[in-house]
Amino acid sequence: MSGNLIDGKQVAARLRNDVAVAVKSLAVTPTLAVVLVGDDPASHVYVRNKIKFTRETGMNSVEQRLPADTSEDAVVETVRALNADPDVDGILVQLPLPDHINSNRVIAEIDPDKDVDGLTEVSAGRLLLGKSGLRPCTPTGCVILAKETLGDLTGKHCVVIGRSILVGKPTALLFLEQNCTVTIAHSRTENLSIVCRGADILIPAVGRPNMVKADWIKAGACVIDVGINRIEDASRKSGTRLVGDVDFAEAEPVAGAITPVPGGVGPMTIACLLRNTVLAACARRGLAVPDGLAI
Ligand SMILES: Nc1nc(=O)c2c([nH]1)NC[C@@H]1CN(c3ccc(C(=O)N[C@@H](CCC(=O)O)C(=O)O)cc3)C=[N+]21
Ligand SMILES: [Mg+2]
Repeated sequence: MSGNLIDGKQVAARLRNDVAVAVKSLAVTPTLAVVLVGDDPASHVYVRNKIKFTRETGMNSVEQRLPADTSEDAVVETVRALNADPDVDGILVQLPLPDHINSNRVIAEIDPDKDVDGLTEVSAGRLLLGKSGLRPCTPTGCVILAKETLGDLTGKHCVVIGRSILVGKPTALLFLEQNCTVTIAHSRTENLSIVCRGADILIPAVGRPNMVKADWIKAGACVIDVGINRIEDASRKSGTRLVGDVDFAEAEPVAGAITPVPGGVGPMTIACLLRNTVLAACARRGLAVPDGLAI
């Protein structure tokens, strides 16, 4: 690995270890429930990893696997049962849900105190208002990686590309909370490459392979690539490979620090989910948050 790579796999492993130490120190064992509807192969891989790491960090994992033709009402009932179960601390409904299910309605059913994805309206409101609450996992992972690389982020210009509800908007708010000067750029931004070139911290979260070129990046900038795009690659046995939103080969020599894909933000998302499960367990059960989980 070259010197300017941000090793998300390693930082995530360390965070999972911090979570495991925190779990041991608690009087209770936190429980994460995962709801998976249908048989999307990628979703099954993610869910398997989440369950594996939940157990590895000493927590309980509960799985609700439902067939692809499950009705929306039945998924809502599943969420309600998990809300009502006092042993369940965190609920994650794996997205995307099958087309016939309105994910907004399902997510709205999740008890905000168990909303380890930080996706409910209440969680979003708490973030916007600066109140304590569960923060979305991928944006939290981006903050941890940026702080790992740069230390205190006060005064840094952070440019987020993308304004999605899942990543772009909450990422901007979390970096604002770190005293950054934040710009949200998007598909309608004029002079996008010039805006990006002003960034000390550049966070593409668009879902467009190789969009960010070398001349979009200020020399020495910290680049945190949220994009996870599967593209065709005939040289691989699988016929595909994962790339980010950044043209990595071009960008790497210019950036001061850059996350690879895979091995960057992805593993942090799962580690932050585990961290949120501990935070949810502590808040629900009136326990002090163990040291080592602060950002
Ligand atoms: N309710 C919900 N919450 C989510 O957070 C959520 C979701 N639904 N649905 C799907 C997306 C996607 N997602 C990823 C998590 C980890 C990796 C990850 O660890 N990726 C590895 C590579 C994995 C591979 O090789 O496929 C990496 O980037 O190194 C990727 C993607 C969470 N998501
Ligand atoms: Mg998330």
